[in-house]
Amino acid sequence: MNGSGTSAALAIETSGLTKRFGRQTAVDSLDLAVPHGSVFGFLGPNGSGKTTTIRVMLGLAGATSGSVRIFGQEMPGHLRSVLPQVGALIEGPAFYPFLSGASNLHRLDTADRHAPAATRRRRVGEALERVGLTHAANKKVRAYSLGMKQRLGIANALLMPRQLLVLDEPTNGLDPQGTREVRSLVRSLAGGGTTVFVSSHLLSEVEQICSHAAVMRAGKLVAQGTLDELRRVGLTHLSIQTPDAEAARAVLRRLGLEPEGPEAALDGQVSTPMNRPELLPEDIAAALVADGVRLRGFVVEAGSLEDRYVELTGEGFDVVQ
Ligand SMILES: Nc1ncnc2c1ncn2[C@@H]1O[C@H](COP(=O)(O)OP(=O)(O)OP(=O)(O)O)[C@@H](O)[C@H]1O
Repeated sequence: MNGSGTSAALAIETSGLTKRFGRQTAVDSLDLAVPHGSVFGFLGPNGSGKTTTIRVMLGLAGATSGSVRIFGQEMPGHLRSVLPQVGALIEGPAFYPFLSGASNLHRLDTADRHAPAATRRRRVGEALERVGLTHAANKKVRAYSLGMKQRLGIANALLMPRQLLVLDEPTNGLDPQGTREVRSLVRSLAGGGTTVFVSSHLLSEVEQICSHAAVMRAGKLVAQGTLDELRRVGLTHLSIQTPDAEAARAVLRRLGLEPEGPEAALDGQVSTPMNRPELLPEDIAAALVADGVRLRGFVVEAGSLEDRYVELTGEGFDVVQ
């Protein structure tokens, strides 16, 4: 995982990352691999260690052990060169309520020593436009809805060009309208090669906006990959109807699958869990046919991502919204 070839393809990589608070292990030997250009959902129930991981990744808290690389650079050693490429929204932005959205962004931009003053006005205008707040640019922030404040927080993260955006629960506490606004904004940020790392306790949210996800449970990573990979592993099931059941079982075993024995199936039926995500149904069908297995039926039943998460996290997931 730490070879330079692999790191170059990853925006974020953690290796054995561990964070303890006294005797409590909040993050336990975490190996995250976030590909460049992905919208990566960091999913897990409340208290599973997401915020702590993000704080350690961005150098806001120290790791107990393990390492973090952002764009292949070891953190926190390279914080100064890496952070200007990273926009972050953590634990709700703090704005002056009596200033307008635009004035708040001006103030925050002034505090960023990498941000050129000459382009400030243009960049503030563009960031507000990007999050759909141009019409409210001169309104005082105390008149903003929660969703508007959250979008202003994202605009703040976008004041400078960013290769990576890290958003911690950006829809937390928003009403349905604000939630929709922020979700569609997050989706639109992913263009142009920017990697978006977004934490959420809502599975449905991750399904709507992400290309990849990692699932946390009590500080440990229990799965990660593309959403398709996560759907495929484990719960997907293949049922075949064939007069050549014994030969079919032999082919499946050769492919590394574990077909249920004849006693578990009806005559002429072979079924197997599809627990090798890299093995596609079309390849299995081709292998069966190549070995002379005559197929009458071939059915792949995909488990839902929701089933998968309940299985992985061992608890009912908050799936509504
Ligand atoms: N500063 C701290 N001191 C002691 N314990 C902490 C501290 N920060 C976090 N924890 C504990 O670490 C665990 C993980 O918390 P964390 O906030 O990272 O989870 P989370 O997945 O982000 O959950 P949430 O969505 O509720 O923020 C929790 O049990 C929490 O109580």
